Amino acid sequence: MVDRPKKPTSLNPSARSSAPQPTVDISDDRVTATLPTGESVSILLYGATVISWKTASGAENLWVSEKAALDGSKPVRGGIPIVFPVFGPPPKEGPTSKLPQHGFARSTRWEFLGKSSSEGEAQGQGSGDESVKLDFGLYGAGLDESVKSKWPYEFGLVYSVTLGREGLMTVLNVRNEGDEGWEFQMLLHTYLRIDDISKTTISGLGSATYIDKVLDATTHTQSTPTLSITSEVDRVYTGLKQDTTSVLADGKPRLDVVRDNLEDTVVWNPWREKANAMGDFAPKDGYKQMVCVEVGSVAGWQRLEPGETFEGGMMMRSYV
Ligand SMILES: O=P(O)(O)OC[C@H]1O[C@H](O)[C@H](O)[C@@H](O)[C@@H]1O
Repeated sequence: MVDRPKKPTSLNPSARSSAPQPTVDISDDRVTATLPTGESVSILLYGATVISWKTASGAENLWVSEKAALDGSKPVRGGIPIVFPVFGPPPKEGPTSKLPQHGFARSTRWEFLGKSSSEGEAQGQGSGDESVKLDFGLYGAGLDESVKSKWPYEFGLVYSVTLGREGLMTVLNVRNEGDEGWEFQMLLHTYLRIDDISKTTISGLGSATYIDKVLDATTHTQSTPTLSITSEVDRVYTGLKQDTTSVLADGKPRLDVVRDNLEDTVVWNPWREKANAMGDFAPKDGYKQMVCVEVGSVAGWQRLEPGETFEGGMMMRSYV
């Protein structure tokens, strides 16, 4: 009797089967990944908006309004909406002038491109450094005609969200897929959850210059090493040298936001009146539990010639 060929097995089958794997749950409107150690991330396909990022302790790091629309009817008030290809109200003239505030990426459904895992997990080492990367794509062809007519360029966006034990990494890759050059701005509009704004300070912006959108839209220099928020704040810090902006609670680290290939950071808290004026902002005193630290390239414009790509993003660390 001839021996049957054995089924192929992995190089280290026992380790592979015993090592707990990250789980990825894909539903109609969102993708949720959970590490064996308990960290999790959830991303809505609408806007590829990260709407939850929890650490192993179960602590939520992102603020999402109780009245945020999660059904695709409007951009999510909270989490990490993606701003592209224009930041803020569009300029009166020029290629982005017909677009809505913050562009169309946050109000378009993206495609889930798939997941990949870190080396440690793939080799079944069970080393505890597992991470899972989720990729989302948005292409010119995927836009509604109404949006396309307002910004008719060929582009490809790939947004990668990597959940690891050490934090959450989010990176946007922008590619010009057409035959003419175009310009864009981008920003990750991150709503961070904090316990109490009166005990919160932000460091890493000392001596930096910023445009104060609340005051007079002119340029100022941050004179103190840390920023406390006691009223409405809407500042665009530009050309930052240091990579890390830290959110401190009672002087102790709560969250770090580390920029990657991006020079600008917006700090925003709407405070009482503006929060009140936003129909999808709840609870109304929720401004005490959030602060936006938004990494991006928004002070000027990034230009891409045909075939060129730009990549920028952030790594966030949580201390709870
Ligand atoms: O209400 P949205 O369109 O989501 O914009 C919310 C906020 O985004 C950024 O932080 C801008 O700097 C603010 O000026 C703006 O108010």
